[in-house]
Amino acid sequence: MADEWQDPYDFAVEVAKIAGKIIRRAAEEEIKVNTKSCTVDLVTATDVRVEKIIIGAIKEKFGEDTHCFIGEESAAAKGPSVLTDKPTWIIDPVDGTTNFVHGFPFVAVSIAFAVNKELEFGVVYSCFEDKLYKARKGKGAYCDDEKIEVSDIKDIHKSVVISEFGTNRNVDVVTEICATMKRILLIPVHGIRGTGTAATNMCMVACGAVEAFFEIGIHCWDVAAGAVIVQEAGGVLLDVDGGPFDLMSRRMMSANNRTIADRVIKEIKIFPAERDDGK
Ligand SMILES: O=P([O-])([O-])O[C@@H]1[C@H](O)[C@H](O)[C@@H](O)[C@H](O)[C@H]1O
Ligand SMILES: [Mg+2]
Repeated sequence: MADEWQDPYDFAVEVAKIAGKIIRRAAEEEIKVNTKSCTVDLVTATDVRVEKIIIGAIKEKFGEDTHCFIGEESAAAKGPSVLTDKPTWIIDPVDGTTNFVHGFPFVAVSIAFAVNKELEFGVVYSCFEDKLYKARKGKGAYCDDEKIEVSDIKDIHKSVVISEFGTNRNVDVVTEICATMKRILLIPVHGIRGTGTAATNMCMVACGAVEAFFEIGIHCWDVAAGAVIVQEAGGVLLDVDGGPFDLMSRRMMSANNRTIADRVIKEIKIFPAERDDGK
């Protein structure tokens, strides 16, 4: 049987690179910033423009009605992001918008593709580093065409863990996040890091630079592409309670192996986050 999704995969790589070029150019001009859910949840004219360009290009290539789209910047207007069996593109045009606004050089274009509610491929373009991460289900993960693999560390004391503070400034939530970070630091681990983009953080797990990345409060478009990349690099993808990963739950644990994941999970205090699909 012909490889049905190779064409969309190749196209996603092409489009991600074009989008990244636009983002790099936009960073040199005046950045127009607005806010979304709260004063620290930022969006720029570039986020909106790049999403339109990506979706427009995909529609032009594959037809207006054959594919569905879940895009960060168009999601609010559409209501809950419900994943159906139809071929669906899940897009974060600028993952790391705060970084983009401040000139902190980690910003990624994240494009994933799901069919029958299963992720088929993911592409993450870290556009200031000019690094392209990609993976197709069952076919391995790559960074700039070089195969990548998670680290083989099993000893938590030799690990580096990524987590992020996100944009929730509810005092109880911030207190829980800080307490979780403190407990992980005191295991002790070698360090805690964060690039400010969930997509890039997952690629750091995939290429063995860190052992785990988890976050509560991320959205499906932040992690969909990274989810395929981590798994294809040999890593594990779970819920923050150790159960199966659910793309719409806004909870995600990715790690190089189950031993590391379980050890970090022990220290996570879970707080509620409204699901992306409104269920
Ligand atoms: O808003 P955005 O920059 O696309 O995405 C954010 C980044 O991925 C950040 O690392 C994560 O901590 C937030 O939870 C996300 O919302
Ligand atoms: Mg994002």
